[in-house]
Amino acid sequence: MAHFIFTWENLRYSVTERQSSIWKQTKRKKVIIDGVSGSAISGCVIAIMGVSGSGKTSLLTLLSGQRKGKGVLKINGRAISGKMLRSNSAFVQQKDIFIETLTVYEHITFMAAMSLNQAHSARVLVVHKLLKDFNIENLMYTKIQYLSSGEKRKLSLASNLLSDPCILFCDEPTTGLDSFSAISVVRILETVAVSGKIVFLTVHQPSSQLFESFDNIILLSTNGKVVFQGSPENARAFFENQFLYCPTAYNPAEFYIKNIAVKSSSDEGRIDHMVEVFKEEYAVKFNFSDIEYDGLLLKQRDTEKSFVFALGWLTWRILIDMKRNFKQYSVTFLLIIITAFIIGLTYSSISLNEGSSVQSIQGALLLIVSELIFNGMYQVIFMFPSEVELFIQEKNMYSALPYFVSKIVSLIPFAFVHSLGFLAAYFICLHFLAGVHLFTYMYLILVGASLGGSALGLCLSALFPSIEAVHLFIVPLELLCLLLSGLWIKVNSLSKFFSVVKYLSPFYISYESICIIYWIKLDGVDLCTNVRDIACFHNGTEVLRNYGFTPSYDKVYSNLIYLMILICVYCYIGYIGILRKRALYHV
Ligand SMILES: Nc1ncnc2c1ncn2[C@@H]1O[C@H](COP(=O)(O)OP(=O)(O)OP(=O)(O)O)[C@@H](O)[C@H]1O
Repeated sequence: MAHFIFTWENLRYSVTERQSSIWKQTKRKKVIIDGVSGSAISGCVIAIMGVSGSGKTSLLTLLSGQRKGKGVLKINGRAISGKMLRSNSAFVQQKDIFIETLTVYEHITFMAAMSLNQAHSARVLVVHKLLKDFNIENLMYTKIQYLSSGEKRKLSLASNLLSDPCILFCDEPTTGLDSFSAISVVRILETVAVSGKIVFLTVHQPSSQLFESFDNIILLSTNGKVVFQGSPENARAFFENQFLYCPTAYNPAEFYIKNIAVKSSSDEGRIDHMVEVFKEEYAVKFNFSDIEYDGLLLKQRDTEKSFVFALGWLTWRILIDMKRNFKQYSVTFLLIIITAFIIGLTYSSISLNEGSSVQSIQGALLLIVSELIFNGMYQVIFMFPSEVELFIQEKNMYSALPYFVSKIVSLIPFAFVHSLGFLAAYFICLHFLAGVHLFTYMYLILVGASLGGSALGLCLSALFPSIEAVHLFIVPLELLCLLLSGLWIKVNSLSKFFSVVKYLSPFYISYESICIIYWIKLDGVDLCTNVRDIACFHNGTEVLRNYGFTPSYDKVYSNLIYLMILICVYCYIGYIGILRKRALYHV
């Protein structure tokens, strides 16, 4: 087993905070980690402790190369880049994000496929060994949603160890667990360390038993400085040297953390003094010549899989999730049908025999288009943000393109099924809709409209930082789209600006197309009743011209082509958006 030493020198991390009053804005530099140095040797578990807000997570992210700060990270005395470190380590986040409908075995099989460059049979062996090592073999066929917090934590650790990292970073792996589960998780981490790895973890007030089990602790003061690093026994000696005696039967972790928390300005001087004493007297200097560390080969890991391989596995995972969520999708479909019947029954008395019915028919046609666009759009806006979290967590496994393509592919069946259900209900209720030809054309247009809505939803969710921000933007956007759909106002008669804006959403194009398909066939139908105050139309072409639409099939074809281009543009913007989210993300 190769020994190795991980050192960090003078790590610093600060952020610039903006403070603004009504009149001016001032910038303030906030130091979060202040000149932290230390070392760790393979085989040990190092716990980072400190009061809440002392910078434990920040230090962990700096040590793991997940966040960029100042300072140098070294393995075996040689500086290592953040990218190289990320390739040779794993970061287990505090929050376990899974696709909860998957079973433990399905999840870990997916992770193994994405993390290992081995044949399927070899991967199966690795998966079984890990499940056994983590004592979760009996949960293989249990869905993740039914696992306890401790079991989820174990699964998360097991998944992160698949790639055989030499350093494991765990952010608060024991938080939210009872003391028994916390100890069992730490025991597992000890086993991992003993196999020749370094395990870093952040921890909030561990029990005495847990505290004594750590090989090494790092105590962080409130101002982001290291007050102590070393074994729990040395910590006692260090604090006693400062005349701080931990009473018997008192949790030492609690005692140390309490004594390094800044509560008043007098504490600051006392703690700074402890930091200096630690630096001068206690800081362990490793003699690299004493340790044989040449055996460690750092991997220039090719973490990302090929497009086709990743697309296949991502689609497999989505399909399983869709299958397990079948009930939920059925309810959504049922609600769509009920909505269609409610609208359809409202318009059921309308018949195509007079001018006054034109407005009602136009209303019914706009409702079907807008319902399907909104349905596609909201379906994505509600689901996508939580899925993006998982996509970001798995950032080292696959590139953004296969993820995005698998997501789009998974939306296509919904567009077909929802449009079919809605249109069928409409045809059952409405007397003025009839014929296979009309049904087929309308169906194609509605599938396009629904896909347009989904693509717009993807684009908005990827561009905005949160669902709340999307909602703020979407209200005026919906209003503008509906206003320029062509029903309420003759858009061609408006200024040039609006003639362009109407083409930025799928509403106008889909609505115009569906109206052309409906009215163009009715050229022989005279809707003119010569009744005063009721519009007089001698044929469908006149109706179309009245709404500013072009009465030709060519227009429908060009609209459909344009709709496809618009969908591609939305998807492209959405793709850039998720790339940006992934790049900006910090643990
Ligand atoms: N991007 C940022 N902008 C401003 N302040 C930040 C930023 N990131 C971290 N901080 C601040 O830095 C300090 C340390 O945060 P960090 O999350 O590392 O602490 P922690 O010890 O892990 O806290 P906890 O135990 O509560 O999780 C906190 O005061 C936090 O508010």
